[in-house]
Amino acid sequence: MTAGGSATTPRTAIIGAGVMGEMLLSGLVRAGRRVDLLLVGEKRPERAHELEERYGVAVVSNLEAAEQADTVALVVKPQDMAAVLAEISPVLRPGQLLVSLAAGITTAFIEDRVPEGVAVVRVMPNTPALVDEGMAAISPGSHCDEEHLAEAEALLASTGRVVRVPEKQQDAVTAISGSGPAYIFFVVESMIEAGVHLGLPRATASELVIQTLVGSAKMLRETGTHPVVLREQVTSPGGTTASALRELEVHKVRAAFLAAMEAARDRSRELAEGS
Ligand SMILES: NC(=O)C1=CN([C@@H]2O[C@H](COP(=O)(O)OP(=O)(O)OC[C@H]3O[C@@H](n4cnc5c(N)ncnc54)[C@H](OP(=O)(O)O)[C@@H]3O)[C@@H](O)[C@H]2O)C=CC1
Ligand SMILES: O=C(O)[C@@H]1CCC=N1
Repeated sequence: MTAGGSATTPRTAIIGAGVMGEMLLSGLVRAGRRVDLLLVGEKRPERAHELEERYGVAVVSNLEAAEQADTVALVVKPQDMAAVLAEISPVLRPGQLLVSLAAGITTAFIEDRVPEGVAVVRVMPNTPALVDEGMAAISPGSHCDEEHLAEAEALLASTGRVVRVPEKQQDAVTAISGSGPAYIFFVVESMIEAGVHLGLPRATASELVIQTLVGSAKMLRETGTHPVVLREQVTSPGGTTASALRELEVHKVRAAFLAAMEAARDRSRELAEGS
């Protein structure tokens, strides 16, 4: 698979060093990747300086990054993807691997804009990768072999879990785990506000809600018990939880979650069309 570097020293470039680009960079550094084999493509000089200072990584032009690397991670916004591909396409070579983290952008969209034989993997990561608890789903494009897929998997495994999914599931994945942290933070924020409304000091409410979230997540992960069973364990007959859950049903929270995730799935589909 080695294209730009020697057979023993494959290089990885990250183009687009915002929230998720830095997530990938910092994860690779924490996982022990050699910094001299990493490159970042970044156009803003002050951001380039910041990344050089923070990680000791070489920040270069997009063209240099694409030319020198064997694997190029594309971490720009979906709306910027066509422009970046037009810029780097002249220096891309068959056998190189492009790993796109952009919501909605299909492997076909990328393959149509790069030389024949460039391998493409589509990834949907999420922000808990910043604390090595990420959830990423990866899907191969049409010129992608097992070695390419394994390399994409290794990139994302540096910051959490990775699953392989058929590409047709990626818009739903985006709606569930890609955007998912935002829904959880929204619930946390709402519960903290409710605690304050009930008279708790904000710091107390925050501590109670965050530890409840962490503990509940740990129960789900460690017991493997279905969430319905865990919910029933909390719900005493005629008790406080039953009263609260009834209100959530009256306010159609379950239906709201379904509608919200359908909206996210539909938006992911639209992003592929450039809107
Ligand atoms: N945030 C999230 O939770 C998730 C995001 N994603 C996907 O990750 C991608 C990046 O998102 P995110 O990190 O949040 O967005 P950011 O806006 O934080 O990062 C995008 C970065 O790309 C840079 N950029 C834009 N154009 C170019 C270019 N031509 N060359 C080099 N760099 C460029 C931007 O620079 P500048 O600011 O100077 O314009 C910015 O630093 C998106 O496609 C998104 O769909 C996927 C899953 C989760
Ligand atoms: O909101 C977005 O479009 C990106 C993709 C998934 C999470 N954030």
